[in-house]
Amino acid sequence: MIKIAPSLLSADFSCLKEEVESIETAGADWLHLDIMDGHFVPNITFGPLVLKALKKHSNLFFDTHLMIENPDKYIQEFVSAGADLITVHAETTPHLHRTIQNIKSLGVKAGVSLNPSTPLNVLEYVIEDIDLVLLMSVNPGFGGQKFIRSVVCKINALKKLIDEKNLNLSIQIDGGINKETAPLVVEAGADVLVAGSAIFGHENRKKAIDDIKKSYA
Ligand SMILES: O=C(CO)[C@@H](O)[C@H](O)COP(=O)(O)O
Ligand SMILES: [Co+2]
Repeated sequence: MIKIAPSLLSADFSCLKEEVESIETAGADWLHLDIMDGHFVPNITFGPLVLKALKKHSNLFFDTHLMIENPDKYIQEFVSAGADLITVHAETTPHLHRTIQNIKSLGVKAGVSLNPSTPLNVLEYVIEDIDLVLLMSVNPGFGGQKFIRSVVCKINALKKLIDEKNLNLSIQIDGGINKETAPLVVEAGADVLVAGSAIFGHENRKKAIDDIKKSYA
């Protein structure tokens, strides 16, 4: 089953509660929450207080994508606020193994994200400890960017590795996903698709989600 995770980054920030409700009733599987600090990425979004406020109004799985330096400092706060999965960028932590253990010790799922230019081999000694790999298909920081096609080969290679090791691990793709690019990444082995502008950019969220689902069916 392929999961669709709309990214709140492209929502109308003046009415976040209604925006989350709109994608929940439209059939979204997860809610993707982009946390940006203005240091690791050149943009600033929101923090745990926003998660906490939205969690009261949603039953969606809170998929929390941390694009922040020194993630260990904030993991506990995001878990307390309602994160169900915490994904950290391998580029932001010198002690990736420790960071993963920190996330798991708090009882939530752990993911590792890689920028488009970061090779898969940084996962070699942690891949058996995580629940999800997030491959960025844009350079992180903004919604509405163009899909970077070289990620398709990267997905194929990661899928091969997962099958060889017989691991139960999700492959999430984030950036430039729409009804044209979704079939390419699903065909390569992705099973969680993040889509911001392709869903929140449309008035009819149900049609936007259905169009993506139909594109790879
Ligand atoms: O993490 C990020 C960007 O850094 C994403 O989650 C974007 O929010 C995806 O937006 P679209 O490319 O789908 O518009
Ligand atoms: Co994201």
